[in-house]
Amino acid sequence: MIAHPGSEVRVLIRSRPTANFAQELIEYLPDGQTVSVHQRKDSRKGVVNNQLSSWSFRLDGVLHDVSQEEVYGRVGRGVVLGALEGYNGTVMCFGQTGAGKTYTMTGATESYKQRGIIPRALQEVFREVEQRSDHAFSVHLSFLEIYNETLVDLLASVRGCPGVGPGGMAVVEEAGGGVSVRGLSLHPVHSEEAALNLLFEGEMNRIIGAHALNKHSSRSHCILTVHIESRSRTLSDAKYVTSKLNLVDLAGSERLGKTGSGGQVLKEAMYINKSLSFLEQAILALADRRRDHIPFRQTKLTHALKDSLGGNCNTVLVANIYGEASQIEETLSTLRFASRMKCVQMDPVVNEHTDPVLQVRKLEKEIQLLKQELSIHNTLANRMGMSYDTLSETQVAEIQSQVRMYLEGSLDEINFGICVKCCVLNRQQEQKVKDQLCQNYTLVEKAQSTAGSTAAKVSLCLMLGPVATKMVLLQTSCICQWGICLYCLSRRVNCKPVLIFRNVDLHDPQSQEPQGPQEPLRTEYTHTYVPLYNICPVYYTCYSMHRSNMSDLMFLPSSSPPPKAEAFEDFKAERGSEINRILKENKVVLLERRARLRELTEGVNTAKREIDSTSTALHQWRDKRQSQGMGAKNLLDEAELSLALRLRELKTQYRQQYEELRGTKAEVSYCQHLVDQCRTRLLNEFESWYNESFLIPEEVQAMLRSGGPIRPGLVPVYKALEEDEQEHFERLRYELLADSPSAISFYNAQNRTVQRVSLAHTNTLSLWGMNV
Ligand SMILES: Nc1ncnc2c1ncn2[C@@H]1O[C@H](COP(=O)(O)OP(=O)(O)OP(=O)(O)O)[C@@H](O)[C@H]1O
Repeated sequence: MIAHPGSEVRVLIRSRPTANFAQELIEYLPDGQTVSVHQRKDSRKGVVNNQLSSWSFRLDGVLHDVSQEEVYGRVGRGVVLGALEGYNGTVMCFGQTGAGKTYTMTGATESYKQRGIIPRALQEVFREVEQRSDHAFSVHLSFLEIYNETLVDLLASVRGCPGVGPGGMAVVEEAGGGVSVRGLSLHPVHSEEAALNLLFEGEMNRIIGAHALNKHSSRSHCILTVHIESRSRTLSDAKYVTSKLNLVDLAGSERLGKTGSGGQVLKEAMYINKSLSFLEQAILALADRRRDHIPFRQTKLTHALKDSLGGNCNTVLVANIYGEASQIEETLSTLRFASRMKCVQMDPVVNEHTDPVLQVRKLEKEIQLLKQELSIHNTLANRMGMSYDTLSETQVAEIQSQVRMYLEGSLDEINFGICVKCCVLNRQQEQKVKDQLCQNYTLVEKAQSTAGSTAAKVSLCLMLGPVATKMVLLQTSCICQWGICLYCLSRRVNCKPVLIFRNVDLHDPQSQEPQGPQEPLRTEYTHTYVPLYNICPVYYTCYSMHRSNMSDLMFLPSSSPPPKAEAFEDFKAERGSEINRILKENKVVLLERRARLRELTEGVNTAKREIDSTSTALHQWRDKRQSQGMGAKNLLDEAELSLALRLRELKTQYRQQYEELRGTKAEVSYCQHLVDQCRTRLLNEFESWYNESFLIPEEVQAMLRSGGPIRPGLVPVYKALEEDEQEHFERLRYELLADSPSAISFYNAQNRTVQRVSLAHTNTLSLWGMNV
């Protein structure tokens, strides 16, 4: 929902669930929008009659006992959709410490169901990006932390991050009233999973402290910003829109006495309270329409939020409260802030820009067209002696000769002036290419193909490069059953490939030209197969060409998609090499730890047996002494002493070994966990790579089914991987997850975070000289 210009900031209350909810003091009215608060007059302030004071706050909604999903639906969705349309948006949580701000914004990172507004927003952004194929989106993320008045880049630890320049980080004003943070890294993201990775990475870097009201209290303000740029693919327009979606988790205000803070935590609390009180002042000024100066620059927080609080922004505030009687003063103060925020006006407008390069290109095209039109007018006005009548035989012959020379390569450009009978020419060119192709290859029009035969279903909609070189390209490139490998193509012919499809737009994978309505081609030149089946009825594969290094064009037998087992080997060697390497390393560590565990178990068992036998021997000796009345009752003889000492020594050994055994067991299960995660990851990436590269549409599958016994997709991956029990379990878990595909990115990103932590952990152990 996008706010109308002049409407106020939306404010909703969310209360943290508690068994001690102060029903007599806090009342949610049935309209779902009003909260009444009653407070006993404080006897310490001289009033002793125990009277109640009451306040009523009417806001935009009360979120009491509601799921994370509903919170996202009522708070975040509208702002996110607005951002995709080009409106700036801000979702911000405010409230006392421990009231549930982080839970609302980020949620529980270990549970998909309890994920908060930020992961849901990222999911929605990429879901929409995928669906709105008529627009090309570019999405970047930045993650800023403000800790004790210092700006911190939470994503500075990400690989390849440029790092902060010499001037350090600073909030800077931009032309047009916006602000940005100099030195804050901006990360391009192409998928939900990549975005979640960054979120989890940043969350791990946040500064968290513990105090009496919250064991995991965020000691800083955090702003995750999603920068979105969108350009229409259908309109060759120089216009594009941008937006910033700010997701803000403020540190909690706290009464120092209550949190029992001291030392560093006290210092942090003072900074937090100070910046929040400046935020209140800024909000007060914004809410007062007569004020023309807003004190944004008083703290880093207000300065960084300058363009996110009302104004050209779709802003929603969640006021988090903790409804226990002991927190009533903080609840009141949060509600007062919320109702002030509600008076702040918004004026959101779409951030539209014009791309100067495209604009120039567009104008050049227009000039070209105008020139051509002029030429027609000149001709019509008999100013140039040109004719646009039906072409004479000589003219047609001239054109045909140019086309022939062009195809042979002896002419670089065909110059027919303006679009003379271009349809005829196209058909002639097409026929020409077709004829030449037919000399070398069997070309079967799609309609004429018989079931079971997938060879060469070419309807000549595929051409490569400029027409003059296309024959060469066709003969040397990897055009195969499943697609074209752009990598091989560009390597072999040493030129930029251009694909031309009949009935679809011209598509140059390296340019920003608008693309056709079909699936966009990939420009990643590392054995990337471009699926063509969505675009035209050409089905080839170059898979076996890679394997046999054949250089000539060859059509493969009909049922030759790569078996999964083979493809998996290739995948492990190339695209999946990194994760495979980590998997192998983790397996080595796991094996070592398991071996050590076996040794220790044997040691512990032996020690136990020895303890038992020594203890029995000792008892027997004592019994014997007693029965024979040997020696003084409280004195040990030499044999008994030696047995007792041995027993003590064995018990000490046993305890030590048992401790080590326990530690090693924990390590084994941790390593096992890592191995499982890597394996899942490897399988998952392989599956999507395989599907992307080789998956074939229904109609072709039907044709293949009538062929031989091996079919793509029918070789279970676990066979290819010689699945053991653990793997089988993991696969089943994964299949279950597949029922809720939207959770996969979340868990993948989470796994990756765990993996990073574990790698750091392993490195630390190695530093300590441990053989892990
Ligand atoms: N709606 C809720 N449902 C379940 N648990 C919640 C909810 N709100 C908060 N909690 C729990 O309350 C605790 C405190 O919440 P959280 O850390 O989000 O508070 P906070 O306002 O961010 O605190 P601080 O400002 O100190 O960081 C957490 O353990 C969180 O899981």
